[in-house]
Amino acid sequence: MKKIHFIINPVAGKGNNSLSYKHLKSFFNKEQYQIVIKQSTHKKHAVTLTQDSVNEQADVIVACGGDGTINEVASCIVGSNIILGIIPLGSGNGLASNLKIPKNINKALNLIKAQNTLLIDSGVINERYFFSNCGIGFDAQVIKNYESYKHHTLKSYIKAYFKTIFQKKELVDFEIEINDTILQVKPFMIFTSNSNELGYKISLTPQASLQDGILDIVIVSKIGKIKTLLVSILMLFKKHTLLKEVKQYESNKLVIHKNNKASIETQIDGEFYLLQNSQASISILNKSLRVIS
Ligand SMILES: Nc1ncnc2c1ncn2[C@@H]1O[C@H](COP(=O)(O)OP(=O)(O)OP(=O)(O)O)[C@@H](O)[C@H]1O
Repeated sequence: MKKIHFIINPVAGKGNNSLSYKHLKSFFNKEQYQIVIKQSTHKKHAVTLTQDSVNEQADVIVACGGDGTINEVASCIVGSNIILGIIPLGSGNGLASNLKIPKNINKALNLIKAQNTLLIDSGVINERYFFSNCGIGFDAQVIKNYESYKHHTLKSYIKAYFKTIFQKKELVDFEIEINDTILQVKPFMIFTSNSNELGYKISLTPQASLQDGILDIVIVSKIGKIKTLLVSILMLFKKHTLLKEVKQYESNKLVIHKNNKASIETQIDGEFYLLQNSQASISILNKSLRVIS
């Protein structure tokens, strides 16, 4: 008997997400599968629900939501034999898109039934995991503004993006250790990615692979409003590296020190998170998460 637990974020994406036992029964017969459905009722609730499912010896835990929900579920099963399933119900769905998981629920359920799996890498930033990407600077501020809106849609991302451009924020000096080199920068953004997609088919690291044990890093040095718009437009055509302020690196580790010793504002898989110290150590665990794709 295979135990499949579905953890649903009802507010991800357009919201009102649900799955019924009746619907799931048409995919998973009761002779072969034991199905459990759980719904998160608040932020980070998927973590406790997943921890319970781990204790209940689930074989497959399906994150039904966006990158934030996947992060909460996957963080509990990295390095275990439990398989991650994904039903992309989020707004951006960056990781699901990289894994070519269809947004159509029935097609995604068929994939879960077929259970072809892939071992993917997991990123680590201090005490937290990430599976898509994490960032410091502009992207973290966009996410902070985005989370302040009631509705989480592409329109809210665009609103948050313009709000961030026009927000006055002093850039701070950072020291970044990467590939035995120390960079002294006043960065506009330090973006580290495991996946080749941010969401909505947009990418800063189109060459990234989920399985290569390598982090794809984009460091953008200080730029003004016009260049911010230019980077964004070039990014839509995957040409952002044409700007001299945009530098790309590949490494399995980087250490970031904030010179003013203050805590570091980050985004981790599209969720705002405050690192409580002035240093961020980012690394990768090669092929540490088994996921259905
Ligand atoms: N019942 C709930 N009420 C409020 N927030 C919730 C609830 N359940 C989960 N959350 C939170 O919703 C947030 C957003 O989830 P998620 O990232 O999956 O969706 P999304 O932002 O629409 O998608 P994406 O990240 O792909 O753009 C997460 O921080 C999660 O903790």
